[in-house]
Amino acid sequence: MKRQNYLSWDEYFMAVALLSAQRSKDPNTQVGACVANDQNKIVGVGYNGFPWGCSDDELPWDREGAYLDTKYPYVCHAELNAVLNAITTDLRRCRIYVGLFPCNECTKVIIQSGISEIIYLSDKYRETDQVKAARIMLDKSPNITYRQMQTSLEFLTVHFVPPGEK
Ligand SMILES: O=c1ccn([C@H]2C[C@H](O)[C@@H](COP(=O)(O)O)O2)c(=O)[nH]1
Ligand SMILES: [Zn+2]
Repeated sequence: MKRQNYLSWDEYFMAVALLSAQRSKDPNTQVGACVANDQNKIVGVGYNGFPWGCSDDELPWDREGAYLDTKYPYVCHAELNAVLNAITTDLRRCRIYVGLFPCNECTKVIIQSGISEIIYLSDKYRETDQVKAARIMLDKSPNITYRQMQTSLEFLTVHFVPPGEK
């Protein structure tokens, strides 16, 4: 008899997004994104981090202070990285799984890439103008939908040492 508690496609791709987020150096919010195509193949992943060559130790991770002394002007968002890292530029009929509802800038990138569905987990910034603008654009775009991930999973455990082999 087959295993019953295997991951759904949604859970699998969201777990890949969440695992990718673990690469982020952002001390406050780690975001990961995973793009899957209509054959359920992963075509791109990303997480929030500074651009190539910009040292994580030299640019600030602060949230407050003068704009140039915060992370905000420098950090590449997870969705941008997932789209730029994708193995193809034609992302029509693809879904993007992301741990956090996309901001307005990521939403523009997602729409322009042709991605047809956004699946997100947290909506913690829904009251911000960035996320409100994102929703305005998405609600006007005929070729893209979005939904919050539904799952009974609260967490997933990964064993680097298989149980019983320690
Ligand atoms: O669409 C988004 C929105 C935000 N992020 C990243 C950018 C930052 O590194 C964090 C947010 O930091 P806060 O301290 O919570 O303001 O999330 C993203 O990757 N995608
Ligand atoms: Zn963004």
